[in-house]
Amino acid sequence: MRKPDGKIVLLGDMNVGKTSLLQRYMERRFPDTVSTVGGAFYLKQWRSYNISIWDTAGREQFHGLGSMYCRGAAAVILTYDVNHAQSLLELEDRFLGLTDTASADCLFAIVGNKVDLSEEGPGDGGQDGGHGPGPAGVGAAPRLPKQVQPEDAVALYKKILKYKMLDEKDVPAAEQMCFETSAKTGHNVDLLFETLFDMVVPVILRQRAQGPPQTVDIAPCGPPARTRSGCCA
Ligand SMILES: Nc1nc2c(ncn2[C@@H]2O[C@H](COP(=O)(O)OP(=O)(O)OP(=O)(O)O)[C@@H](O)[C@H]2O)c(=O)[nH]1
Ligand SMILES: [Mg+2]
Repeated sequence: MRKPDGKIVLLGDMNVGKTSLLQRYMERRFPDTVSTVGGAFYLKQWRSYNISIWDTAGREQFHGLGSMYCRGAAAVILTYDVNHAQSLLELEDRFLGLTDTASADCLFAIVGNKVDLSEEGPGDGGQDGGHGPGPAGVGAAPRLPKQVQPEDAVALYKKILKYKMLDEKDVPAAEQMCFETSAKTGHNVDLLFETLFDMVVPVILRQRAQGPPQTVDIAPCGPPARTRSGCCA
């Protein structure tokens, strides 16, 4: 297997829909999920580049792993649930610090998922020819008042720039990097991932020019001292 050229990591609280977004994009479906344990990745070929996309666990007990997954990341997708205000606050309080290990020019996308559930959001089978199970209202879950507005995500994006000491003029505009999605209907899911793929290509090229990649090499490095397996113990 060819080594990935770049890495994108999904972070966010449990239940916001990280696994569902990734499965919607990679497998074109919305299957039942179980809460993620540890992390897992998909490989996506984009043009001539191999990009790994890492799904992480939102559960508190796996929190310590987050910064390891972010090491050398070219982009991080900070995911929240538009119907659950706390999930946006958690991004700043609990997840942003995990990105300290990411690439110096790491891109940040902020993604409000589950818009299909909110009163103002697109329904099943929404605007983009989504892949939902049927028309809105037929067997659909009751709509909820939306708790997080796009401006709140833009405000978080600006806080991230401050935290990273980045100048707004050197990075993509907030409006370009904040998305509202539905893993259920497919709303904006392709747009999210493909916008990011296009943006990480220059990051990958810069990383290459700067020398050896900082990504974690999971192959055993050096002779194991008295251990019999390739495990990282
Ligand atoms: N209606 C609706 N439900 C969604 C959407 N995305 C995910 N869900 C549901 O939300 C629940 C959690 O989704 P997951 O994708 O497992 O969430 P997660 O962020 O990966 O959670 P952890 O792995 O625990 O961190 C599941 O029941 C999904 O079916 C969405 O866009 N709309
Ligand atoms: Mg998951």
